[in-house]
Amino acid sequence: MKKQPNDFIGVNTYLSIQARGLVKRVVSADGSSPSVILNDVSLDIPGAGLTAIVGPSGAGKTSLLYVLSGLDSPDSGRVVIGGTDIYALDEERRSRFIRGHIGFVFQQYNLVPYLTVEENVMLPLSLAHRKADYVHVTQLLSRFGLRQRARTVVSALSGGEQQRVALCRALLLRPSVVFADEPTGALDTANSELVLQVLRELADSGSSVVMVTHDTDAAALADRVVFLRDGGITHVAGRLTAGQIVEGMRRTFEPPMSQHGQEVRRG
Ligand SMILES: Nc1ncnc2c1ncn2[C@@H]1O[C@H](COP(=O)(O)OP(=O)(O)OP(=O)(O)O)[C@@H](O)[C@H]1O
Repeated sequence: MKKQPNDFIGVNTYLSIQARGLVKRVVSADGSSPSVILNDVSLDIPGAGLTAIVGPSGAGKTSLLYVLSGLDSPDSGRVVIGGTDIYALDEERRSRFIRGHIGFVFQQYNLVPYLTVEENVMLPLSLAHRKADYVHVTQLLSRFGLRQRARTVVSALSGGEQQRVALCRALLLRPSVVFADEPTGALDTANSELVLQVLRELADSGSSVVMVTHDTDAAALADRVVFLRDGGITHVAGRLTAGQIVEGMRRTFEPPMSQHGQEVRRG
Protein backbone atom coordinates (compact mmCIF):
# COMPACT_ATOMS: atom_id res chain seq x y z
CA MET A 1 0.00 0.00 0.00
CA LYS A 2 1.39 3.42 -0.99
CA LYS A 3 0.64 6.52 1.00
CA GLN A 4 1.19 9.93 -0.54
CA PRO A 5 3.13 11.98 1.95
CA ASN A 6 1.22 15.23 2.45
CA ASP A 7 3.44 16.56 5.17
CA PHE A 8 7.14 16.78 5.86
CA ILE A 9 6.79 14.03 8.41
CA GLY A 10 5.52 11.12 6.41
CA VAL A 11 6.15 7.67 5.18
CA ASN A 12 6.66 6.12 1.76
CA THR A 13 5.10 2.70 2.28
CA TYR A 14 3.50 0.81 5.18
CA LEU A 15 5.75 -2.07 6.25
CA SER A 16 4.90 -4.60 8.92
CA ILE A 17 7.49 -6.64 10.79
CA GLN A 18 7.30 -10.34 11.58
CA ALA A 19 9.91 -11.98 13.77
CA ARG A 20 9.93 -15.74 14.12
CA GLY A 21 11.93 -17.91 16.51
CA LEU A 22 14.74 -15.44 17.10
CA VAL A 23 17.64 -16.86 19.03
CA LYS A 24 20.79 -14.88 19.82
CA ARG A 25 23.76 -16.16 21.77
CA VAL A 26 26.82 -14.25 22.92
CA VAL A 27 30.17 -15.40 24.20
CA SER A 28 31.35 -13.38 27.17
CA ALA A 29 34.77 -11.73 27.26
CA ASP A 30 36.18 -14.51 29.48
CA GLY A 31 35.42 -17.00 26.71
CA SER A 32 33.03 -19.05 28.85
CA SER A 33 30.21 -20.98 27.18
CA PRO A 34 27.78 -18.82 25.18
CA SER A 35 24.73 -17.44 26.90
CA VAL A 36 21.37 -17.05 25.24
CA ILE A 37 20.25 -13.41 25.21
CA LEU A 38 17.23 -13.88 22.90
CA ASN A 39 15.37 -17.10 23.47
CA ASP A 40 12.90 -18.02 20.73
CA VAL A 41 11.34 -14.59 20.27
CA SER A 42 8.40 -14.30 17.87
CA LEU A 43 6.59 -11.01 17.38
CA ASP A 44 4.23 -9.31 14.92
CA ILE A 45 4.42 -5.55 14.55
CA PRO A 46 1.81 -3.93 12.31
CA GLY A 47 2.69 -1.55 9.48
CA ALA A 48 1.77 1.60 11.38
CA GLY A 49 1.77 2.59 15.02
CA LEU A 50 4.02 2.88 18.01
CA THR A 51 5.32 -0.24 19.77
CA ALA A 52 7.21 0.00 23.07
CA ILE A 53 9.53 -2.77 24.24
CA VAL A 54 9.94 -2.68 28.01
CA GLY A 55 11.58 -4.89 30.61
CA PRO A 56 14.23 -4.92 33.29
CA SER A 57 17.86 -4.10 32.61
CA GLY A 58 19.56 -6.97 30.79
CA ALA A 59 16.24 -8.41 29.52
CA GLY A 60 17.51 -8.22 25.93
CA LYS A 61 15.59 -5.15 24.71
CA THR A 62 18.46 -3.53 22.81
CA SER A 63 19.60 -6.89 21.46
CA LEU A 64 16.08 -7.49 20.12
CA LEU A 65 16.00 -4.02 18.52
CA TYR A 66 19.32 -4.66 16.77
CA VAL A 67 18.14 -8.02 15.43
CA LEU A 68 14.73 -6.66 14.34
CA SER A 69 16.35 -3.75 12.52
CA GLY A 70 18.86 -5.77 10.51
CA LEU A 71 21.90 -4.49 12.39
CA ASP A 72 22.78 -7.78 14.10
CA SER A 73 21.94 -11.17 12.66
CA PRO A 74 20.31 -13.79 14.90
CA ASP A 75 21.81 -17.26 15.36
CA SER A 76 18.49 -18.63 14.19
CA GLY A 77 15.06 -17.32 13.28
CA ARG A 78 13.78 -14.86 10.70
CA VAL A 79 12.88 -11.20 10.49
CA VAL A 80 10.53 -10.28 7.67
CA ILE A 81 9.97 -6.57 7.04
CA GLY A 82 7.32 -5.72 4.47
CA GLY A 83 7.60 -9.22 3.00
CA THR A 84 11.42 -9.13 2.78
CA ASP A 85 13.29 -11.75 4.78
CA ILE A 86 16.11 -9.38 5.70
CA TYR A 87 18.69 -11.95 6.84
CA ALA A 88 18.17 -13.96 3.64
CA LEU A 89 19.66 -10.95 1.80
CA ASP A 90 23.40 -10.65 1.34
CA GLU A 91 25.00 -7.84 3.34
CA GLU A 92 25.03 -5.32 0.53
CA ARG A 93 21.35 -5.81 -0.27
CA ARG A 94 20.44 -5.76 3.39
CA SER A 95 22.29 -2.45 3.84
CA ARG A 96 20.45 -1.05 0.84
CA PHE A 97 17.12 -2.26 2.24
CA ILE A 98 17.89 -0.71 5.62
CA ARG A 99 18.96 2.61 4.09
CA GLY A 100 15.85 2.70 1.93
CA HIS A 101 13.24 1.90 4.56
CA ILE A 102 14.51 2.21 8.11
CA GLY A 103 15.34 5.18 10.34
CA PHE A 104 17.31 4.91 13.57
CA VAL A 105 17.05 7.08 16.65
CA PHE A 106 19.66 5.76 19.02
CA GLN A 107 21.03 7.25 22.20
CA GLN A 108 24.52 7.51 20.82
CA TYR A 109 23.50 9.81 18.04
CA ASN A 110 25.99 8.44 15.49
CA LEU A 111 26.53 11.90 14.07
CA VAL A 112 29.74 12.89 12.33
CA PRO A 113 31.18 15.43 14.78
CA TYR A 114 33.11 17.58 12.30
CA LEU A 115 30.21 17.93 9.83
CA THR A 116 27.55 20.62 10.16
CA VAL A 117 23.96 20.00 11.22
CA GLU A 118 22.78 20.26 7.62
CA GLU A 119 25.53 17.93 6.34
CA ASN A 120 24.72 15.33 9.00
CA VAL A 121 21.02 15.47 8.21
CA MET A 122 21.67 14.97 4.49
CA LEU A 123 24.32 12.26 4.94
CA PRO A 124 21.96 9.30 4.33
CA LEU A 125 20.86 10.92 1.06
CA SER A 126 24.48 11.25 -0.08
CA LEU A 127 25.10 7.61 0.87
CA ALA A 128 21.99 6.57 -1.07
CA HIS A 129 23.14 8.75 -4.03
CA ARG A 130 19.92 10.75 -3.80
CA LYS A 131 19.51 14.49 -4.25
CA ALA A 132 18.55 16.54 -1.23
CA ASP A 133 15.15 18.23 -1.19
CA TYR A 134 16.19 21.49 0.49
CA VAL A 135 12.61 22.50 1.22
CA HIS A 136 12.12 19.27 3.14
CA VAL A 137 15.45 19.69 4.95
CA THR A 138 14.55 23.26 5.94
CA GLN A 139 11.07 22.21 7.13
CA LEU A 140 12.56 19.50 9.31
CA LEU A 141 15.24 21.77 10.76
CA SER A 142 12.61 24.41 11.55
CA ARG A 143 10.32 21.84 13.16
CA PHE A 144 13.16 20.82 15.47
CA GLY A 145 14.32 24.37 16.23
CA LEU A 146 17.60 23.86 14.39
CA ARG A 147 17.27 26.21 11.45
CA GLN A 148 19.63 28.80 12.93
CA ARG A 149 22.13 26.01 13.67
CA ALA A 150 22.16 24.53 10.16
CA ARG A 151 25.76 25.56 9.48
CA THR A 152 27.10 24.73 12.96
CA VAL A 153 29.32 21.67 13.40
CA VAL A 154 27.47 19.16 15.54
CA SER A 155 30.28 18.77 18.06
CA ALA A 156 29.37 22.29 19.22
CA LEU A 157 25.75 21.29 20.05
CA SER A 158 24.22 20.11 23.30
CA GLY A 159 23.08 16.49 23.73
CA GLY A 160 19.44 17.49 23.23
CA GLU A 161 20.26 19.36 20.03
CA GLN A 162 22.29 16.42 18.74
CA GLN A 163 19.36 14.09 19.39
CA ARG A 164 17.13 16.44 17.38
CA VAL A 165 19.67 16.41 14.52
CA ALA A 166 19.61 12.60 14.63
CA LEU A 167 15.80 12.69 14.43
CA CYS A 168 15.84 15.04 11.42
CA ARG A 169 18.30 12.74 9.71
CA ALA A 170 16.13 9.71 10.43
CA LEU A 171 12.99 11.44 9.12
CA LEU A 172 14.45 12.91 5.93
CA LEU A 173 14.10 9.64 4.02
CA ARG A 174 10.46 9.26 5.15
CA PRO A 175 11.23 5.86 6.68
CA SER A 176 8.48 3.28 6.85
CA VAL A 177 10.02 1.80 9.99
CA VAL A 178 11.78 3.69 12.78
CA PHE A 179 13.74 1.98 15.55
CA ALA A 180 14.43 4.06 18.63
CA ASP A 181 16.64 2.88 21.49
CA GLU A 182 16.00 4.84 24.68
CA PRO A 183 15.28 7.95 22.59
CA THR A 184 14.72 10.12 25.66
CA GLY A 185 17.32 8.51 27.90
CA ALA A 186 19.79 11.38 27.96
CA LEU A 187 17.39 14.28 27.38
CA ASP A 188 15.81 16.97 29.54
CA THR A 189 12.03 17.16 29.84
CA ALA A 190 11.47 19.63 26.97
CA ASN A 191 13.61 17.65 24.52
CA SER A 192 12.08 14.34 25.67
CA GLU A 193 8.59 15.68 25.07
CA LEU A 194 9.51 16.90 21.58
CA VAL A 195 11.11 13.58 20.63
CA LEU A 196 8.14 11.56 21.91
CA GLN A 197 5.67 13.88 20.20
CA VAL A 198 7.50 13.39 16.90
CA LEU A 199 7.64 9.60 17.30
CA ARG A 200 3.90 9.60 18.03
CA GLU A 201 3.24 11.82 14.97
CA LEU A 202 5.34 9.49 12.85
CA ALA A 203 3.35 6.50 14.04
CA ASP A 204 0.11 8.37 13.30
CA SER A 205 1.31 9.25 9.82
CA GLY A 206 1.86 5.58 8.95
CA SER A 207 5.33 4.68 10.18
CA SER A 208 5.92 1.60 12.27
CA VAL A 209 7.86 2.97 15.23
CA VAL A 210 9.50 0.48 17.58
CA MET A 211 10.94 2.00 20.74
CA VAL A 212 12.92 0.47 23.59
CA THR A 213 12.37 2.46 26.75
CA HIS A 214 12.71 2.43 30.53
CA ASP A 215 10.37 5.41 30.71
CA THR A 216 6.87 4.20 31.55
CA ASP A 217 5.35 7.56 30.56
CA ALA A 218 6.94 7.14 27.11
CA ALA A 219 5.69 3.55 26.87
CA ALA A 220 2.20 4.78 27.79
CA LEU A 221 2.11 6.65 24.46
CA ALA A 222 2.50 3.38 22.57
CA ASP A 223 -0.29 1.49 20.82
CA ARG A 224 1.16 -1.79 22.07
CA VAL A 225 3.60 -2.73 24.80
CA VAL A 226 5.88 -5.75 24.56
CA PHE A 227 7.17 -7.04 27.91
CA LEU A 228 10.53 -8.77 27.76
CA ARG A 229 12.34 -10.70 30.45
CA ASP A 230 15.39 -12.98 30.31
CA GLY A 231 15.49 -12.80 26.52
CA GLY A 232 11.86 -13.87 26.05
CA ILE A 233 8.53 -12.09 25.59
CA THR A 234 6.35 -12.55 28.64
CA HIS A 235 3.31 -10.77 27.19
CA VAL A 236 2.12 -8.21 24.67
CA ALA A 237 -0.58 -5.69 25.54
CA GLY A 238 -2.46 -2.89 23.78
CA ARG A 239 -2.46 0.68 25.07
CA LEU A 240 -1.66 0.87 28.78
CA THR A 241 -1.32 3.61 31.36
CA ALA A 242 2.07 4.20 32.99
CA GLY A 243 0.67 2.57 36.15
CA GLN A 244 -0.43 -0.53 34.25
CA ILE A 245 3.02 -0.77 32.65
CA VAL A 246 4.70 -0.65 36.08
CA GLU A 247 2.27 -3.36 37.22
CA GLY A 248 2.97 -5.40 34.07
CA MET A 249 6.72 -5.18 34.72
CA ARG A 250 6.17 -6.32 38.31
CA ARG A 251 4.12 -9.27 37.09
CA THR A 252 6.90 -10.48 34.81
CA PHE A 253 8.80 -11.24 38.03
CA GLU A 254 6.02 -13.17 39.71
CA PRO A 255 6.00 -16.97 39.64
CA PRO A 256 3.53 -18.28 37.04
CA MET A 257 0.04 -19.11 38.39
CA SER A 258 -1.51 -22.55 38.21
CA GLN A 259 -4.90 -23.03 36.55
CA HIS A 260 -6.50 -22.63 39.97
CA GLY A 261 -4.78 -19.34 40.62
CA GLN A 262 -2.24 -20.80 43.03
CA GLU A 263 1.41 -20.02 42.67
CA VAL A 264 3.43 -22.63 40.81
CA ARG A 265 6.75 -23.21 42.53
CA ARG A 266 9.82 -22.87 40.39
CA GLY A 267 12.72 -25.30 40.54
N1 LIG B 1 28.04 -8.39 22.67
C1 LIG B 1 27.72 -8.91 23.84
N2 LIG B 1 28.58 -9.71 24.50
C2 LIG B 1 28.25 -10.25 25.69
N3 LIG B 1 27.08 -10.05 26.31
C3 LIG B 1 26.19 -9.25 25.73
C4 LIG B 1 26.46 -8.63 24.46
N4 LIG B 1 25.37 -7.89 24.12
C5 LIG B 1 24.48 -8.04 25.12
N5 LIG B 1 24.96 -8.85 26.07
C6 LIG B 1 24.27 -9.28 27.29
O1 LIG B 1 22.97 -9.66 26.88
C7 LIG B 1 22.00 -9.27 27.86
C8 LIG B 1 20.94 -8.40 27.21
O2 LIG B 1 21.53 -7.14 26.88
P1 LIG B 1 20.67 -5.94 26.30
O3 LIG B 1 21.58 -4.74 26.20
O4 LIG B 1 19.98 -6.38 25.09
O5 LIG B 1 19.61 -5.73 27.47
P2 LIG B 1 18.64 -4.51 27.74
O6 LIG B 1 17.34 -5.09 28.15
O7 LIG B 1 18.64 -3.58 26.58
O8 LIG B 1 19.35 -3.84 28.98
P3 LIG B 1 19.38 -2.30 29.45
O9 LIG B 1 17.96 -1.95 29.78
O10 LIG B 1 20.24 -2.32 30.67
O11 LIG B 1 19.95 -1.50 28.34
C9 LIG B 1 22.78 -8.58 28.97
O12 LIG B 1 23.00 -9.53 29.98
C10 LIG B 1 24.05 -8.17 28.30
O13 LIG B 1 25.10 -8.12 29.23
